[in-house]
Amino acid sequence: MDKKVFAIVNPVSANGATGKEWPVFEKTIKASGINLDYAYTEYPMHAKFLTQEALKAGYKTILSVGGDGTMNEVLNGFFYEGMLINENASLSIFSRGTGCDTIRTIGIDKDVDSIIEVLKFGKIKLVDVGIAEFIQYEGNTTQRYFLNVSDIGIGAQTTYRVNRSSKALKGFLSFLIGALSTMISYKNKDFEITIDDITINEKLNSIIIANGKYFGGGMKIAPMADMSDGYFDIIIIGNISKFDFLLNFPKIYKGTHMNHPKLLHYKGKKIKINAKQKALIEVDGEQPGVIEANINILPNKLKILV
Ligand SMILES: Nc1ncnc2c1ncn2[C@@H]1O[C@H](COP(=O)(O)OP(=O)(O)OP(=O)(O)O)[C@@H](O)[C@H]1O
Repeated sequence: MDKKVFAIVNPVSANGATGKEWPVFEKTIKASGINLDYAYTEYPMHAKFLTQEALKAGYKTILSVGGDGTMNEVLNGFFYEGMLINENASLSIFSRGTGCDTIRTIGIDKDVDSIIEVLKFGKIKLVDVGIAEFIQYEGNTTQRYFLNVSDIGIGAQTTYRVNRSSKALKGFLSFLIGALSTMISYKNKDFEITIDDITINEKLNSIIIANGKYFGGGMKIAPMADMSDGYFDIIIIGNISKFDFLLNFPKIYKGTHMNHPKLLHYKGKKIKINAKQKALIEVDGEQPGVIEANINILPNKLKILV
């Protein structure tokens, strides 16, 4: 096999378990005959730089080893100045985080044998990529690519809380506790949203812009989402009361929430969001800033291994 794989390994993901387990995974992957090189990430956003370097050096398969945050940084490293560095390169995901929401839609397992199978015999699938423009905490406008979900409102507020606490309880419990604690203090906001040519001006809870189906450590927020259909599925949680939210919250895990009268669903390619109050944005499980945001889809942009 002449295909060389470059792994970007985030040793602090999954509360440090990835760093401890990687030497064994490395041996197992190499023993299967895969030609593997790797680098550890040393600081936030390092994975983006390492990916750019690996692609420029000619590697065509990049393996993200970490959580959804690492996957997002690796995805961002596929691009340089708005262009894919190599249109023939593909992303493979060895999900070692706490949330693992992206692979739930793609349908890849988390164990090393499944990853070896994907690296050796996996098929290439073209998927849509989202690009979100928003305001960083430092005050400057920036852009970030995403593969899974971007959301504005209670989900982003929960991520802000969860990413600043230990995720030792693993994804499901960390996000469940985070969401319930956030709900107590969260206030619905006056949003102005434009989805292609539709404009909505209303007090709302949240806007979820989904390419994948899951977020928040296993919540099936957009059961209809398809990563290759060229559209976002946009879920708007309306001006719901805390009691109503709490009552219906368990349904989100099963994906049976969509018939709630305060939920709206749109398909769209171009979304602009602003609010009278401060509102946080989440991108693939990271919480990098606030709105105003402009979010666009790049249809069938990226090759992933499935
Ligand atoms: N060496 C490092 N030291 C500190 N932080 C790092 C390092 N390398 C990467 N990071 C940061 O670690 C954060 C968490 O990574 P990641 O999201 O992959 O893991 P996780 O939080 O365990 O998983 P998930 O998002 O799926 O719950 C990212 O924001 C990333 O920028």
